[in-house]
Amino acid sequence: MNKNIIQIKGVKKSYKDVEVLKGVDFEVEQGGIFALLGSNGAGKTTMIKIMATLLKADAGSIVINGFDIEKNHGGIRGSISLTGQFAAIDEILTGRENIQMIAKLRHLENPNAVAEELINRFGMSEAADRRVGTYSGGMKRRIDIAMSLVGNPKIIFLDEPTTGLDPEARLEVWKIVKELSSAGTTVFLTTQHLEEAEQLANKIAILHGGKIIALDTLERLKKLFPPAKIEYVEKQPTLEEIFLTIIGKKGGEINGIYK
Ligand SMILES: Nc1ncnc2c1ncn2[C@@H]1O[C@H](COP(=O)(O)OP(=O)(O)OP(=O)(O)O)[C@@H](O)[C@H]1O
Repeated sequence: MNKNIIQIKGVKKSYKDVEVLKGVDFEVEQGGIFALLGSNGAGKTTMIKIMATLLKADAGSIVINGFDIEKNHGGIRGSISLTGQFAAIDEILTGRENIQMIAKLRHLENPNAVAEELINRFGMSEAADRRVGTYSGGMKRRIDIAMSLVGNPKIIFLDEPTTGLDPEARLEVWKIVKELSSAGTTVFLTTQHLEEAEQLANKIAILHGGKIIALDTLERLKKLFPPAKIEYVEKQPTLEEIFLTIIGKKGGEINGIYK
């Protein structure tokens, strides 16, 4: 079994008198894709911000990549990167310049080479020298994820990575996430989309009422529910069926008018 790269115990957080996290416990294995599921306002972003050292928990213990958050903020910051719901990209710069900027901020030796490597890895050579303002939503998310890989963090936090993307761009992000995990990066993502967790995650945690109420593989979570039962429902005709009936290719009848 892989070691647990994230260990969270008894984490609590309130905003004024609203208690959002009421004792959150979970562990994340190194190298996998872990999905934190929860409805709007469940506290997913709060949990990510706490782990990323952007917000302080009121109680609990947090150990990431062997560093205790109370004793070594810097160690945790050097091990992670965070990509938020709203891409932190400078739209006036090109994709390449955005990556170079992050490499400079992280004091890497050769920002140009770092950018070149990531642009190739993400298949963005054609768009790299265009302003990000001209990119589609999917391309922006792609460059955003590329930026978060500058400096090779061990863990990447993706907060609702496909929110606001069209289905094609969503598939593209899913592919990138799978590739990251195959290359050994631990991916921690939050999502409201069950399908997203189903597609990507090897461990799924459900945050509800301020606590983790379930944490398991998809297969085992499915077993918690009764076996699927067959239900008979009145079916409305699809547009295709209506169309085929009207043009006489199907012997159906709609409201007794068309045969
Ligand atoms: N700075 C803040 N001050 C007061 N309340 C806050 C603050 N940040 C978040 N909250 C509240 O805490 C709760 C949890 O918010 P959070 O953003 O962590 O949820 P979430 O699960 O990420 O939701 P979403 O899926 O909508 O992003 C919400 O009710 C939110 O309104």
